[in-house]
Amino acid sequence: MTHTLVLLRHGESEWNAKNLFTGWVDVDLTEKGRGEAVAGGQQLVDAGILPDVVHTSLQRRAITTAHLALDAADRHWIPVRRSWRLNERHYGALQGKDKKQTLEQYGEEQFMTWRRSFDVPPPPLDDSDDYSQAGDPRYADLGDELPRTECLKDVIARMLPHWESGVVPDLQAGHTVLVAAHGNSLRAIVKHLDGISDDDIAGLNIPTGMPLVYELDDEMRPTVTGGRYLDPEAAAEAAAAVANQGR
Ligand SMILES: O=C(O)[C@H](O)COP(=O)(O)O
Repeated sequence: MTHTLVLLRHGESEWNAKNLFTGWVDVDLTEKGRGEAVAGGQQLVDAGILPDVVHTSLQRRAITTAHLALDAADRHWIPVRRSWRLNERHYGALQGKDKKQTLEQYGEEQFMTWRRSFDVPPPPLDDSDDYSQAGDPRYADLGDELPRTECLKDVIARMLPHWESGVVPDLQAGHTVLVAAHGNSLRAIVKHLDGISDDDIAGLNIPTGMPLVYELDDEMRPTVTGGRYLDPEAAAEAAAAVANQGR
C-alpha cells in the first residue's frame, strides 16, 4: 500500500512580488498568488487527488493558499492541523531586506551562504525590530524555542517533530495528506524524504502554488525520488525563477 502526500508552497506573496526576504513576517498573497492557489487545487482535481486532511504553518500565506486550493477542489471541509513547525525558515536580520540589494551589498558568496547553505544562519533579528515575532501572540507558548534566525538544518530539526507526530500518523491512517507550507520548510521535508545531501539541497528550489505529489511506502520512503509535479514544465520554469531571485 502506498500513501499519498501533496506538498504545496503558498502562492506568490506580497513580499515575493517585491523580492524581499520574508521568513516569519506574516504577509498576504497577491492576486496572482491567489490565482496560483486556485489553479493548484484545480490541478489536484484533474489528477483525481483529493486530500483528506491538511497541515499548514501558522502563516497567512500558507493558510490562505490551503483554503483557496481546497475550496477549488470542493475539499474546504477537511480537518486542518496547524503547526509553527511548518513555518517558513526564520530569515533573521534579513527579514524585510531586498534580495537584490543584499546581493549587491554583500556579494554572491555571502548572499548564497545566507540563502542556501545548510548550516549557516543569517545574523539574528533583534526583538525590538519591526519585523520581529517576539511579541506575536501566536508564538507565545514557544518560550526559548522562538527562533531569531534559522538555517535549513535548524528548520529540519524543528520540522521533524511535527512530521513524525502529525503528518506520518495521518499518512499511516490511510489519509491523503496536503501540506501547505513554504519554500524552505518544504525543502526541509523533501531533503528528509529523498535523503538529499547537505551540499546538494542548495540546488533545490520549490515554486509557488504547484502541487508536488509523493507516493510513500509503509516506511515513508518515496516510491519515486523527487516525487512528481502535476505540471512538471511549469514547475521547472518557476523553480528556476526562484533560484534566480536577487539577480
Ligand atoms: O522567506 C522568503 O523570503 C521566501 O519565502 C523564501 O525565500 P528564499 O527562496 O530566498 O529562501
